[in-house]
Amino acid sequence: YLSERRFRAFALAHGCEPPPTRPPNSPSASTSSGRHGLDLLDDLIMARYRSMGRNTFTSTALGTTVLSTVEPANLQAILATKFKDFEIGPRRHKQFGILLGRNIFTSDGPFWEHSRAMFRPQFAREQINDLDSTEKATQALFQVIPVGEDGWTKETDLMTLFFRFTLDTATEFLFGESVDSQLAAVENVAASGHRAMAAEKAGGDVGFAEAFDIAQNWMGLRVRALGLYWLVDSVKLRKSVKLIREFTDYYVRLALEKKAQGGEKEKTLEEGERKKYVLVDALVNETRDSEELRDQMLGILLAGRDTTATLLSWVFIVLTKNPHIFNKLRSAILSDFGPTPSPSRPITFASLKSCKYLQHVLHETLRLHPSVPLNNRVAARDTVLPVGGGPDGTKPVAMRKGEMVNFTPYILHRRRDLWGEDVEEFRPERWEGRRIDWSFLPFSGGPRICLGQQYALTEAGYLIVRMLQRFDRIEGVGEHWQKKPRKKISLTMYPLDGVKVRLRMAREV
Ligand code: HEM
Repeated sequence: YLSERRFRAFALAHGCEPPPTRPPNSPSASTSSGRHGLDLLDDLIMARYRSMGRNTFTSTALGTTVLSTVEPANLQAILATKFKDFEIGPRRHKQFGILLGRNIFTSDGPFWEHSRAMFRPQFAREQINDLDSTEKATQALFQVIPVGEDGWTKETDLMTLFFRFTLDTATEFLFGESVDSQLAAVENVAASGHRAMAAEKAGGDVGFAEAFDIAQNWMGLRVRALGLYWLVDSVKLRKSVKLIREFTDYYVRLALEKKAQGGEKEKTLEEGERKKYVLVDALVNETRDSEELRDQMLGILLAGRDTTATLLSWVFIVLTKNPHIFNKLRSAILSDFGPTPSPSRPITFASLKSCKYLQHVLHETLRLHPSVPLNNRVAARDTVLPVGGGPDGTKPVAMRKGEMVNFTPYILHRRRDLWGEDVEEFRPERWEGRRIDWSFLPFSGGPRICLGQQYALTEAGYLIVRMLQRFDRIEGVGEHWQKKPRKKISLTMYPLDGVKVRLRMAREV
């Protein structure tokens, strides 16, 4: 009673009024939407916002009140101006802890601050992507989609290839060695050192790539199980986690040994060769705690791999569905980079950034198909959000300590009043002269903004340039291309039917 009285006085003092409350629906509605052929985002969450006619409202599920908002001013408060009033909360750590332990992605407070300070200098480097490794992974991707005599590739699911591509580049960046999942999947390549080790550790049946996929699927299920995450467990998950950890420990040990011996002797570089950047080698200068190093590296791998593969998958869905955008983008790429890789027009962080139409396509894809479509925070103390309360939604809203706020970039990015009447249309041109503000949040914002944003945009941009240099036509295969793409929401949002296409080799190549 006393705490309720205190909270009311707090709300009154800040001029707060409650937002409207949505009538409860079945708690299983969200989790069973897929089974009923419904789209969680379009048919449930978007429909809720529409039926309320408001951008902020509360609802109650299983006795817990949750605030939902897609107001840019509220998101700015949650993520930036009132950053200290909100936290990730302990649940994420518990859901992911089985695989990731404690790391930047799952922690709050001093441990998060320490992690962020440790990573910031690493990710601040403009040239963080080792584009030689990205080219190597690109070549591997081309190798698995050979071109026939008619100049076309066979039917290929690009999404599968993009997931392998991002795993290969991420492991090379983290450990200094790629797991070579692209080639291994098709060629049964002779196991190189690390693959052999991983397979041996796992009893010979799965390698790191497979184990990581297995563990990640289970993580998605644990997130969807909310507070009942602890029920989602299996021998297969534990076995995969064991392999992933042993594999990562191996590289951490190598880096620590190198450091203990006073650092590796600088390798003499061939002409034109760039120095290779390896994250674990840089991190041992910050901490020597091997468990922390392992958990932090796995956190980065989890945060960065699917998100980037998902972005690439949606870009190619959009390009397949819109041949005029494919052609316009290809012309922009050929004009900036030429038809084949050339030292006079290199693909770099800076040259990718200045290819405006490419950047617009990436932004427009992230607007309509954000890799992370849903997010939330928990109030760390009684606090106030600037808008959403009262009869017309203009009054501040008070939140109690411990209350959850859900925000949905997917819905925010489709608000007609913020983006215009053509909000549902994929139109890269809308980005000409448009400044990025709080109505666009694919990478989140504020002190916890995605650390890998530039890394991801460079990597995705690089592969798009190389794909469009090599292929001049793309055709969807299968009847689902006639319909709206179905989505699957796990840790990220990806196209449920994959990206099944055929590509035509460009004449210029
Ligand atoms: C298109 C690709 C990507 C998208 C859309 C994306 C999106 C996001 C989002 C929305 C968050 C905030 C999560 C939250 O609020 O809890 C985040 C955090 C993070 N991302 Fe990314 N990400 C991408 C790629 C990457 C890559 C490639 C890396 C690393 C190589 C990375 C590393 C991280 C890390 C470490 C965090 C946690 C930051 C913190 O809590 O301080 N991300 N990302």
